Amino acid sequence: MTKLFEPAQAGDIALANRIVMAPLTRNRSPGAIPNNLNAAYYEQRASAGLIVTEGTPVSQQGQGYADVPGLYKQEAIDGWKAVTDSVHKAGGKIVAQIWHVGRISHTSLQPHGGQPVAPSPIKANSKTYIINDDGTGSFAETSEPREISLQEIPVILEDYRTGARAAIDAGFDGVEIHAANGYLIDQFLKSGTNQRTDAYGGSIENRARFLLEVVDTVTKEIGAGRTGIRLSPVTPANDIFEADPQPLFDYVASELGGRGLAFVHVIEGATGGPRDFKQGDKPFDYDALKAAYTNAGGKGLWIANNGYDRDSAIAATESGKVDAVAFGKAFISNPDLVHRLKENAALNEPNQQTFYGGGAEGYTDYPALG
Ligand SMILES: C=C(C(=O)O)c1ccccc1
Repeated sequence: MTKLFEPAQAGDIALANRIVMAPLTRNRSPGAIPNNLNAAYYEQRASAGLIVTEGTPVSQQGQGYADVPGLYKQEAIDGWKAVTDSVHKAGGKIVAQIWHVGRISHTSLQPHGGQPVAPSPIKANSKTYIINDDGTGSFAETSEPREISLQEIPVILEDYRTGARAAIDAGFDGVEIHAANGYLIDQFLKSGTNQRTDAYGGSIENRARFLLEVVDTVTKEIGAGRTGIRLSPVTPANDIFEADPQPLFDYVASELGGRGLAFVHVIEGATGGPRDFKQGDKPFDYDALKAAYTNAGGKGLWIANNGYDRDSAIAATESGKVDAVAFGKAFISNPDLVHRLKENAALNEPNQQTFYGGGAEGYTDYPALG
């Protein structure tokens, strides 16, 4: 059998195949509460070897977009329980992507209308999605952030711990720590957003400190075998920049290697953009990144993402370069993507007009093959 369609083990989580549904923000959970439409959407895609949910904030402070589902209200945990029950009844596996947006937020979404928080008070040249007073949704510039104090870091770590616990209580098979795409953890990692002069800024070790403290907090709470992480070494998403990503991420990978994680999920290139995108003066070496991880004892499933198609996914898994491949947009418009890839069948094209916000149209109405 082609390796892409073979089972795999990601820590404590057994996958029926190596086709992963990548996290996809869809803005269809008003009030940050998952609903029955969300349950139907994820159930339709349960044949994925593993579903990673859309980004799910661990606190209101970590909420950066309107109508994304959270994990910090009991009503949300109850809503997620319906999702995980539906996916499990359909034979699927699903982890929650636990998320704190840092500076990629808007005062209207923050507790008491306050400023978003970040490692350093540097405003992003980015936009977010808010609900206006008249109830309409629109994109707005992200607000000016304030710097997180040293005293606040343990509070945010506690939010990750309670979020990870809530995910398990909601029936998820585990969590993926969102450390990618210019959000809070990525903001600590990268030189363009972290100009701190304390133990969380400056050297590579200091800039990676917060990431590793989140990993250690989550794995202590729910177990390393149910914990994965998503990284994006060179993406420019959300105005994030790192002048020299290779040594930074090789260090992160080597530190993760000794922590027994279930999986490492890597966005190759620019998120949703060119795979050969680079920051700094050299192309990023993803094989070196994986070697840094495995040389340090890393045995978690290595999931690659961004711009893969059937042929490149088969080639990458057959060669052993990666263990599994995550698909994003293809899962939006093909609930039965695994079947279509197995049969080499035609794929539905997604309608970008209905990616964010709205209801069933462009969400649960894409047809599966007969
Ligand atoms: C969670 C997201 C990410 O990781 O980029 C996201 C957020 C809003 C729109 C698209 C994607």
